[in-house]
Amino acid sequence: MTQPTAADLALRLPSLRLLTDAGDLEHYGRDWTRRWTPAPLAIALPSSIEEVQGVVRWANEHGVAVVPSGGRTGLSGGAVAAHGELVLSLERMNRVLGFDAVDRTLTVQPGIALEAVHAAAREHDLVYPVDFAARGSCSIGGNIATNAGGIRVIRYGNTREWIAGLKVVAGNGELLDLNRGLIKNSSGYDLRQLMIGSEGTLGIVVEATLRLTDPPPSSQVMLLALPDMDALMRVFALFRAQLSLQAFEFFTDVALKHVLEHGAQRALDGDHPYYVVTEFEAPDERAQEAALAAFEQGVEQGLISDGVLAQSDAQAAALWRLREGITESLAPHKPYKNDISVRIGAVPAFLHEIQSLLAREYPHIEVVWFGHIGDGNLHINVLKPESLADADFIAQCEHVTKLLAATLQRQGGSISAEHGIGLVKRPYLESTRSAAEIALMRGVKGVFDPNGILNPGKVFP
Ligand SMILES: O=C(O)CC[C@@H](O)C(=O)O
Ligand SMILES: [Zn+2]
Repeated sequence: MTQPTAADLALRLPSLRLLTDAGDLEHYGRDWTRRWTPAPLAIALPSSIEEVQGVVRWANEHGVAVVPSGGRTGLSGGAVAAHGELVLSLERMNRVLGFDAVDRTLTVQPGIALEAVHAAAREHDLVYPVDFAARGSCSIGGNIATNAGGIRVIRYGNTREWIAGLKVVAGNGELLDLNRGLIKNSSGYDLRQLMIGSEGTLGIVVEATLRLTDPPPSSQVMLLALPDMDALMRVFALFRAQLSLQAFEFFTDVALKHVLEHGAQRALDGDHPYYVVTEFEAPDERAQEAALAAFEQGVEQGLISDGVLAQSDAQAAALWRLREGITESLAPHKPYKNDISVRIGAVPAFLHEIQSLLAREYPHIEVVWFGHIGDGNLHINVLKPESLADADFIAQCEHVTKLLAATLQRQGGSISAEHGIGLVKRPYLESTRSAAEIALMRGVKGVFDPNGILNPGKVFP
């Protein structure tokens, strides 16, 4: 049998937009990981659910692998097409389809950017509360595919909590309408939740109904400098007991150095090993006094060395930039990324164990720590020394990740907290999920995608 081509697909679906230029293949064939050379067959840009179904049916008939694609801001290679796959980009399906004031839901197409969802919710004096730095370029379909977390999980949970309904095209081209916006639906397996976080391996999200909520009371943003690692979770406990936290994010002096070199403004004098950006609800004087009291207690107990409370929206944004600018500031150093989690209660011991492991394994390599520490989620970025070849660097990092995975397994943690497994974490899935779980996951994959055409090679070891 001859290999199917983009021209065959164009014959089948004449109105489908298809791209095959080298520049497009490269652009749509990769995400924010830069490890794989993009090599897709073609890029399909459907404009309707029917076109998505048409593409999936054609792919089934011809055994063509399909890589669903959103904003491609992923960090685990979930949207990489490096083996002649057909990329199915949802970027043209990017509209708001409706708002329901009674149900307080917003129905959107999958290619809409997270930031546009935020804006659409605000038009109705409500909020869609999932938020993170890639908001301007990531798409809601990708957020759903990875169950994206971000900076407000501590208050609002992951994407999973905010999906009231999903329309999904399964691997055989069939359209599934899952949960239909219901709050209460105790009628069997919740296939909507199964789709969330499935990284395009079970179905393609073609429409999502999002739950919205009331805007939070006005908040304040504080930057704290801490003298040592042990202070981190103690300050977290202190603040959480007294304040209504919206975010509690940490980073190290090394992260700060990079973000300042990248153009962010210094907010505190002196050198401190650890920093926290925290946002908390402060609608009235009492709440503001509680925040200052918590801060003073931290200082008295020797847990906080310095701090600054933002005095304006612009200053709050500048403090947030110190945290949110980290990923971009590290990108030129070709970072190898770990995105790991343990239970909040296990964080202090875990941090010590990880610190000695990384110091031992990367004695001459710069390692940057930051993340959503209030959720037990740590981002580790290992920066490639210029003198080291790409392949040697990755091999070294993969060796260390194996050790990290063993530690996580002992601690009952996860090798992917919020970025997904994709290609990058595939070899370590067994450290987080049991053999029995993985076998069931493979079984589920076979049910939704009998010919294995949806994002093959992703997730499973
Ligand atoms: O670059 C990373 O490792 C983390 C990216 C993102 O999850 C963040 O929390 O800023
Ligand atoms: Zn993160």
